[in-house]
Amino acid sequence: MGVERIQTLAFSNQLKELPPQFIRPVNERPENTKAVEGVTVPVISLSQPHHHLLVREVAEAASQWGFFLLTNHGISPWLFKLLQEVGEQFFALPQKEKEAYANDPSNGNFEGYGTKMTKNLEEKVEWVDYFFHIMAPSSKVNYDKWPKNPPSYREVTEKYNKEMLRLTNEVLELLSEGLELEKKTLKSSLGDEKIELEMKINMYPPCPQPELALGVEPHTDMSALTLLVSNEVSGLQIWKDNKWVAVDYLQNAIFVHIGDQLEILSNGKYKSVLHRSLVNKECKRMSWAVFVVPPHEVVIGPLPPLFNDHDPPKFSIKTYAEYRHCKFNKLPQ
Ligand SMILES: O=C(O)CCC(=O)C(=O)O
Ligand SMILES: [Fe+2]
Repeated sequence: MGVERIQTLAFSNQLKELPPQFIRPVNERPENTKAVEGVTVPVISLSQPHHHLLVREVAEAASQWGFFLLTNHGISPWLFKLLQEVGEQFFALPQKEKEAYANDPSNGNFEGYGTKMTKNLEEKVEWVDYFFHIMAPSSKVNYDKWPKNPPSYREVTEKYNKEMLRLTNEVLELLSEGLELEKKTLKSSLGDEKIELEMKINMYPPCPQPELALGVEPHTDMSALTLLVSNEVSGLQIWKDNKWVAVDYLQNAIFVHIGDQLEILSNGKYKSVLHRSLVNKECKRMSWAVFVVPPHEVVIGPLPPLFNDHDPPKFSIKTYAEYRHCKFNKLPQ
């Protein structure tokens, strides 16, 4: 049997009520866990002329928030527009055409078109469909898994991939310097040129009762970094000082999340940010998350300069494959 897609459900006979599998327990519902007012997330401009100030801003945001918005990063607004267009065009294809890309997460491979399924009745379903594929390195790319329609999907996404590689280098250098490490340290600890970039397009259709549902439930990303852009609809919230903080849409800004692998390498000096996304009654929200991850065989643990007798290692050492296995299966790390 096929998977029930959120997009199909959302548009079937003008759904008025949220089906029970999407209704969150009372203590998780957005209506009972509202974001605080008046708190704004850090915005960092890459055109800051004083390098040492830029390093400090990045390091402070990464350690206090695990999150920041990046502006003046050199990516053309046109490229964001094209990326958005090809993603929207894919999701607007007839359902049958999209199903040809249906993924099979049961073997640990998420590439393709997907909707998360639940393992038991208590577990709730997220109000989101996605498309996931590897973008880099080229040796790991399987173009058969990429949308062939619209035909420009590949060209646009390859352009975006180049920009993401450039920005990954730049941000990892700043983050290394912020830990008083040599510039190349974090990148080389993550596999250097073997670092992988994964694209996940999240598609959140309008939801009849958004106050009871979640688009993506609270989680930290298992990546090292996540570089995300969205359409003009806000919805992302991050956890800071025991409260949810809403991240307002900022045109052409890139949302940078510190993920688990950087928290481990930095021995907890940088924080992997807990975040969730909300959905919307009238508007469709889409986001494009690029996960920067080490290849499976790379061993990740706190970097030796960052622990000592007084400040011992806070995390165990394991390969990224092992880490991933534990996280997927909710096993202790
Ligand atoms: O859509 C968003 O803003 C967040 C998505 C997200 O957290 C994820 O895909 O890991
Ligand atoms: Fe995430």
